Amino acid sequence: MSASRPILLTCGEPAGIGPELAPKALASGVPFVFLGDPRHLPAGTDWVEVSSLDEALPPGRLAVLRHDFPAPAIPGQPCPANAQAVIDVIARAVDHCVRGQAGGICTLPINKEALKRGAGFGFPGHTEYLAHLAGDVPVVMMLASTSVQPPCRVVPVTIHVALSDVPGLFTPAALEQAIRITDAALRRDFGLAAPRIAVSGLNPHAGENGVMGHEETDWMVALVARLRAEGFDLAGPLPADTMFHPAARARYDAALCAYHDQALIPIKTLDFSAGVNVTLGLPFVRTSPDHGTAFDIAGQGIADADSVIAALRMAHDMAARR
Ligand SMILES: NC(=O)C1=CN([C@@H]2O[C@H](COP(=O)(O)OP(=O)(O)OC[C@H]3O[C@@H](n4cnc5c(N)ncnc54)[C@H](O)[C@@H]3O)[C@@H](O)[C@H]2O)C=CC1
Ligand SMILES: NCC(=O)COP(=O)(O)O
Repeated sequence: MSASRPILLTCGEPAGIGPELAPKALASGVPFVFLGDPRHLPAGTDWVEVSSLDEALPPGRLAVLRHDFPAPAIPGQPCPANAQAVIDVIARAVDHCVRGQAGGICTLPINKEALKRGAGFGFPGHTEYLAHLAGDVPVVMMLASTSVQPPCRVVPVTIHVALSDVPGLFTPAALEQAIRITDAALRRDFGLAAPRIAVSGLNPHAGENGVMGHEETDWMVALVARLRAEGFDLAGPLPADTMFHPAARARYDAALCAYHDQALIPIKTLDFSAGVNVTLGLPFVRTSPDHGTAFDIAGQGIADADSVIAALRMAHDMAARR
């Protein structure tokens, strides 16, 4: 895998904003190929079909590796007949990566509900599906923004699960695995020689010594101490509500949080328009814009492309480092 290979931009849900973001993403300057159905692109898109990822990319035009879908795309109205093709495009992109034909994958957003209802999709999102396609490897989801300073990088240790399930899933093993994967990825993919990781508590005020919850005193303090003795640069468990202001962010390179909203609310508030979702631990590069399918504005041509542009650039940079 290398940056000299194009990044594959998977189409995602064609009834969402993905198709209109693909031509806008040319502004990234990153060599990429759109994998999807060109009939779903906005009218007037200047695209050209490529039959393989070895072909030279046409400067300034959208290169398309064709994947025909059974139905047209109606903005805002996902078609159940298209659901399986959305899933197949992701699997096809992985196959191209595994064969060394693509530098990595940047995924346009899928609608989880549409895929579950239309094709019985058995995964909560790309992250878990890609981990499965890679051989059920352990992965973590990181959202990263480098357009805010200090940078904001967050990892939810539990991902797409009900809040009531979090205390049972946020275990010592899960946190340790997330720390190890994040540390390794910050070194390999982000070029940080000595990554600093901050760990949030699960409870308000990180439990305040056991008076507002017990997970911190039961096992988190000991786990952090053990891994610190092993050489990891760790801080925590820290109160999550005071981890994200600029002076706090200057003290770490990534924040590991117990659950989805603890991690994603700060980054989407700080930088909704250009945050990037990146899957750490995969044998191939995968990034994504941080937003979803935005059915409420799909087809209007007003979707902001900053996040997909940042995601393509990050995929390109990661591929170059591998
Ligand atoms: N990587 C992925 O495939 C992701 C998929 N999703 C999925 O997307 C679907 C919709 O999720 P929501 O929570 O509604 O979040 P969303 O990000 O689709 O929309 C939230 C709000 O932000 C606006 N918005 C989103 N992206 C925008 C853009 N590029 N430019 C301008 N405005 C934008 C939308 O119009 C909406 O008002 C769900 O099925 C969710 O699971 C959500 C996040 C990531
Ligand atoms: N909330 C983030 C999100 O839904 C991204 O999911 P994924 O499809 O990248 O796993």
